[in-house]
Amino acid sequence: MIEFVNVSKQFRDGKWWGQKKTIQAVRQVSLQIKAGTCFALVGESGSGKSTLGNLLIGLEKPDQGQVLFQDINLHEAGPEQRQRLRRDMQIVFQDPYSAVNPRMKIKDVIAEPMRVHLEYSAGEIKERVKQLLEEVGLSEDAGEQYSHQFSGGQLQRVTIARAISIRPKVIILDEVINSLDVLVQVSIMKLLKHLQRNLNLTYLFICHDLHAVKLFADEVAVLDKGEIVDYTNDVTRFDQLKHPASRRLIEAELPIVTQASEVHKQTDEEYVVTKGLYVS
Ligand SMILES: Nc1ncnc2c1ncn2[C@@H]1O[C@H](COP(=O)(O)OP(=O)(O)OP(=O)(O)O)[C@@H](O)[C@H]1O
Repeated sequence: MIEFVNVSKQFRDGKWWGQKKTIQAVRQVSLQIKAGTCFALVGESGSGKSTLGNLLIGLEKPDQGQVLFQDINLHEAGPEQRQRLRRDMQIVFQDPYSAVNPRMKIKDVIAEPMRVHLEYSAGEIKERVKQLLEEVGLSEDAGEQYSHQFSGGQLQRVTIARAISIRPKVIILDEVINSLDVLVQVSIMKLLKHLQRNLNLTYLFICHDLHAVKLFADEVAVLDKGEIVDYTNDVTRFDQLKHPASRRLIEAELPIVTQASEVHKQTDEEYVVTKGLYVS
């Protein structure tokens, strides 16, 4: 579904002895993401995770290499293909409050992509918004409210409803659970898992929380200073990740990850998130 082929991206930023400083945000990254799977990108802050997400959604252009979506080079696509790609790929960000216009009612927030991309009548949009609210676990009344009337978790459900409204194939989840408290993290992960199965979605899951990755992803790549330094397609075997950057992430999480793996083996439907907390 998605392929990064030797992708590099630099930024020129700030002043360094009178000259602009060059930051190598992504360095010769190659990876493949299969349809219907969840690929996790983990790494310390500044390792290049969000830049890779932005390259995929088209917010950034690579200096070198290619980003392919269903064999189409995203950065050489014509206007029609680009329009189609904008529909097929959606992104959900960490902070739902800054991702939603506070002056818009929630029903209009959710309807926005449909108005841009689909030729639905007003009646069809109204019906679809109702369905979407239900699909993400919100009541119909929620559509009449504004973002400040929602908790972070509820508003993240709204941004997820907006993302799935035009039936994309891929969703980039950029630290979507990081700003939420533990129980809410669990419920959002369960919702995302449910939607992935029902809608056959492909996820690029950007995260630095390894126990979430363990329970949520099919494959994981570790980024360090813009480079992929480790990879596994068995997220139950983090011991296979040997690079010092991976070890630092694992050592920070170890007691919880061990516990999570024990419960994960019991059934697919059980989720452990943190501090021994266990929700099914
Ligand atoms: N638009 C930009 N202009 C200048 N530098 C940038 C820009 N975007 C990212 N960078 C730099 O590129 C590097 C990688 O940033 P990126 O946001 O991709 O990392 P990250 O792994 O997602 O970090 P975090 O987990 O903190 O979000 C960092 O050094 C960052 O400061």
